[in-house]
Amino acid sequence: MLRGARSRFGDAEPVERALPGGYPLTSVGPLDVVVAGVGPAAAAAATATALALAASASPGYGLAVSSGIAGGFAPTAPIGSVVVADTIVAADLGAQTPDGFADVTELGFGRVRYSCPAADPVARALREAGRPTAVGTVLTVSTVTGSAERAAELLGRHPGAVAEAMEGFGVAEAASGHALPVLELRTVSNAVGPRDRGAWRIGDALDALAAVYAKLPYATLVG
Ligand SMILES: O=C(O)c1cccc(C(=O)CC[C@H]2O[C@@H](n3cnc4c(=O)[nH]cnc43)[C@H](O)[C@@H]2O)c1
Repeated sequence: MLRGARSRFGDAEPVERALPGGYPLTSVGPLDVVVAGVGPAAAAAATATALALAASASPGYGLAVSSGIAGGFAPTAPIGSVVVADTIVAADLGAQTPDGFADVTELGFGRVRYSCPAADPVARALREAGRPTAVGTVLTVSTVTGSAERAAELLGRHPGAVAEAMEGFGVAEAASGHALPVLELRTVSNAVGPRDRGAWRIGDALDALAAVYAKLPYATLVG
């Protein structure tokens, strides 16, 4: 989560504490980083906890960001690149029907999509800093894609998808409950497609993510 940009990074040491429920939270400059775990439910629970605790704080949060590593759809988002969501979509929240997958919005009882108003300034800043950055839909899935067929099915339903991960929609749901804008910002550790665990570059992607956070336009994002 991002607070007002008047809280500069400066030389401030990170401050760590545990939220109710045991979620570790590290505050550094304008950033509060909550480690939420894997999957949309864990992400929603941790984010909702942090937002509820900060509800009466000043400055309050201005933006919730789902961050981590992601699978990138080729050729748009190769390993090592950055993906910024302009839209977060819950890609497997729905039902299988005789006519194929129907999401919960089509079924008439929920939403599966959030827009990310901060996507453009973030992508611009990262590109200006020399980081290959793809902007588009980031899918939230509960199962990592492991076949070319599943990757093609997802792209068929979401032609604007640049990546998949497992937490964005959970963060978006929690942020929405607090009327807070959401962003999803990740670095690509693997290609979405046939399972090839040996090809994942998790360490490199996490190093790239740390470098990305040094280049964000904080003042533009939270004023
Ligand atoms: O399958 C394995 O052996 C394995 C080993 C380490 C980590 C995993 C994960 O599934 C990590 C999921 C974690 O990372 C994000 N992520 C990264 N790439 C993808 C992807 O292609 N599809 C979905 N999620 C991905 C995700 O957001 C989780 O936080 C597996």
